[in-house]
Amino acid sequence: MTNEPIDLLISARWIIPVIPEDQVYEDCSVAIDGGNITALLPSAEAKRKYSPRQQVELGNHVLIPGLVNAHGHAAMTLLRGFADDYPLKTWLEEHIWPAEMRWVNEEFVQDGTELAIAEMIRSGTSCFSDMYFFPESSAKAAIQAGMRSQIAFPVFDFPSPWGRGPDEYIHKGLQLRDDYKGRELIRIAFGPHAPYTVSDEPLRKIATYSEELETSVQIHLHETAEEVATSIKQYGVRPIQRLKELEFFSPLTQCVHMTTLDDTDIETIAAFNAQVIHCPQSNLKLASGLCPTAKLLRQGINVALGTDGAASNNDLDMFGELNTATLVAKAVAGDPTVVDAHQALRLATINGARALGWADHIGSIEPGKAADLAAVALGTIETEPLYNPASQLVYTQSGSRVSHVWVNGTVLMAGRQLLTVNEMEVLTKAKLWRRKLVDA
Ligand SMILES: CSC[C@H]1O[C@@H](n2cnc3c(O)ncnc32)[C@H](O)[C@@H]1O
Ligand SMILES: [Zn+2]
Repeated sequence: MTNEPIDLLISARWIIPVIPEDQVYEDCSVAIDGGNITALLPSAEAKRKYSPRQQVELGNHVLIPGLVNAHGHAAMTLLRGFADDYPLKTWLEEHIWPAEMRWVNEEFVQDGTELAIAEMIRSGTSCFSDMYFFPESSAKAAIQAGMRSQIAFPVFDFPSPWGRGPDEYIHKGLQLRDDYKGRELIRIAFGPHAPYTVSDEPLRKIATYSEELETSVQIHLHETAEEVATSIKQYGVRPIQRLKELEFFSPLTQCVHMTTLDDTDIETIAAFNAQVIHCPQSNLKLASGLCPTAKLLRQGINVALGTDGAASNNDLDMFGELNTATLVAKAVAGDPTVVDAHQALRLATINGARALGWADHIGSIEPGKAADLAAVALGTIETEPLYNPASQLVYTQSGSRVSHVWVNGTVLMAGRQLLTVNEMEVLTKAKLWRRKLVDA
């Protein structure tokens, strides 16, 4: 009997497939061919059945789907620690926007996004969503590094280094969408910044384009109580109600933050099957507000996770984010049973994939899906004794123990060595940007 040839066989002490839910498989292997998962089976059987061109043995590791960072501003790594400890409005208007107006250009975005990608891979992320100026530079950096990405191009009422106003932002963004059409690892989405920076007409236009082109829309929404109060003053209604009246919501709408929600807000999001992307660390650091994760999940709403930018987090470690998400969810619900370890992993994997419209391809370890995977070392001082690998992943610090990451079956990091990003070059450029900003 001849063994079946495949590209890659990964064997691990534990595998958490995410779907089916709440499962931990022991001594199993994932067979990968042509970038896709073809089987998940006991290692002993896999070794009899396959003749892999490459084999990876992960003793004492847990293999999981690669994490999905569903919201961020990658190039803001270059502003990490630049303006800490302010509330959102002061942070944006007095610190971040003036710095962006002065410094952001193609090179800034390329260098900052490369730094972000290196950090995300090192902490187990295989897919990220970005919303930033010069999205063509973020797209280029993501493709070069072999990362899967959704690139949401920005839309504002006001000018920025990337555009003069809504029409130009949309025009340039749609051109970018054409440029990347049919590419497997990248999707272009609309990124209207927020209800308080984009007026009715462009929001309506974006909703129409989204429906016609079947293209996702990501927007910051209900980030603070102040945003809600200002909307009531200016428009007579809460931001979610305003967007509903503009026929903005659909399953393609990705609502980022979602604090300060009343029951009507939640009913609206549930009725339109819109996506929620929760960024707990950014919300805590800016004291923006709290997202009622458990309540939203109970209403059948898909909740995914994002780090937000490194200037308001200040890291891009999705393990840190899912840890914070479970703790905050318990505190907000006043109930320690909500958002358990497996649910927290779902928020950062399959729910992220659903939010980005990518659930047919990624978010779980299932035959037919792309081989987007991450391996985390266990058996360390911090993770023994081990009763439950899911618990160790979620409730201890796992980001720095990620050993391998694959996207579409291609290895991006092995034994913590980055293989598609030049670590030294990225560090040198980050230091040069700091010098420039400090010397100005
Ligand atoms: C559309 S380009 C992105 C734009 O958003 C700014 N930004 C970063 N973090 C936040 C946040 O938490 N709320 C609102 N806006 C944010 C970023 O600095 C860019 O200007
Ligand atoms: Zn954001």
